[in-house]
Amino acid sequence: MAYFPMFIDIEKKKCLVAGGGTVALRKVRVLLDFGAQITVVAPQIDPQILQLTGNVCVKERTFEPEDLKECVLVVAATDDVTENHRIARMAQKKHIPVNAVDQQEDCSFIFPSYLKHRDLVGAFSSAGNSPVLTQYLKESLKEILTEELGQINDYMGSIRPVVKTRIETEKLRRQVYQTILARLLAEKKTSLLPEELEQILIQEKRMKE
Ligand SMILES: C[C@@]1(CC(=O)O)C2=NC(=C\c3[nH]c(c(CCC(=O)O)c3CC(=O)O)Cc3[nH]c(c(CC(=O)O)c3CCC(=O)O)/C=C3\N/C(=C\2)[C@@H](CCC(=O)O)[C@]3(C)CC(=O)O)/[C@H]1CCC(=O)O
Ligand SMILES: NC(=O)c1ccc[n+]([C@@H]2O[C@H](COP(=O)([O-])OP(=O)(O)OC[C@H]3O[C@@H](n4cnc5c(N)ncnc54)[C@H](O)[C@@H]3O)[C@@H](O)[C@H]2O)c1
Repeated sequence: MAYFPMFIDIEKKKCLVAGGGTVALRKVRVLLDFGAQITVVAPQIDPQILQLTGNVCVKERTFEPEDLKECVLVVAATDDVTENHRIARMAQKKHIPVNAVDQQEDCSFIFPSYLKHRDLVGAFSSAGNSPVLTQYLKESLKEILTEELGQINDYMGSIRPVVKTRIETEKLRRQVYQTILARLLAEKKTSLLPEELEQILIQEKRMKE
């Protein structure tokens, strides 16, 4: 069965990673990419995790149920299948989304293969059928989902307030956004000059009259 792609905001939110090995490191890197505040708890912690500063705090001991306090997301990445299962059960009882590595039956969510530039994210899931297939999809889309598109996305977000106040209907606003995007892509630019945007807004108003 396909998984529902729900995009959640984890910026500055507490996430727990139980386990401190190779797999934990991979998951920590992903969560960091989305600005999470991560606690790693494990008796043995990979030096590469210890080197991560800022949003990662480490506890060099085994998992304790109190580690789940105030967490919005949990990853059970120990090398002990029974312990991962126990952690997952506890998290699920508290209604906290949990991923248990390589134990899909214990996961309430799974990690996607993804491309990210700034706020623009493309994510793929095979429902666990084939991570190699989702990696192939990711590689294939690298030429389309570029850093420049991430910059364009930033720009489109920055002009939303002004477009919203200047253009009255949703239908016209959509047209404006389409015109701006088409122009940026055609001219290989990531933003318009204020006067160029102004010209588009005026033109759109005139067309309505
Ligand atoms: C996306 C990515 C993210 C990440 O890991 O962070 C990810 N797997 C990645 C790579 C990868 N994983 C594996 C291989 C070897 C080839 C192969 O086995 O197919 C490769 C490829 C490689 O290594 O190149 C082995 C593997 N993975 C799982 C099992 C368990 C099983 O099948 O029972 C086994 C077998 C272990 C064994 O047989 O011993 C299970 C899961 N792996 C998932 C995610 C979730 C489903 C995602 C989906 O829907 O596709 C899920 C369900 C759980 C989860 O969320 O972790 C990351 C790519 C990152 C990127 O984008 O580059
Ligand atoms: N390394 C890989 O690429 C890979 C690939 C596929 C599957 N796996 C599986 O994923 C799991 C984790 O792999 P890994 O390579 O990260 O293992 P690892 O041996 O590098 O790390 C295991 C970690 O779990 C910690 N741990 C053990 N008991 C704990 C507990 N009670 N509480 C908190 N932490 C605890 C250890 O201290 C250690 O940090 C294993 O079951 C492995 O079979 C690993």
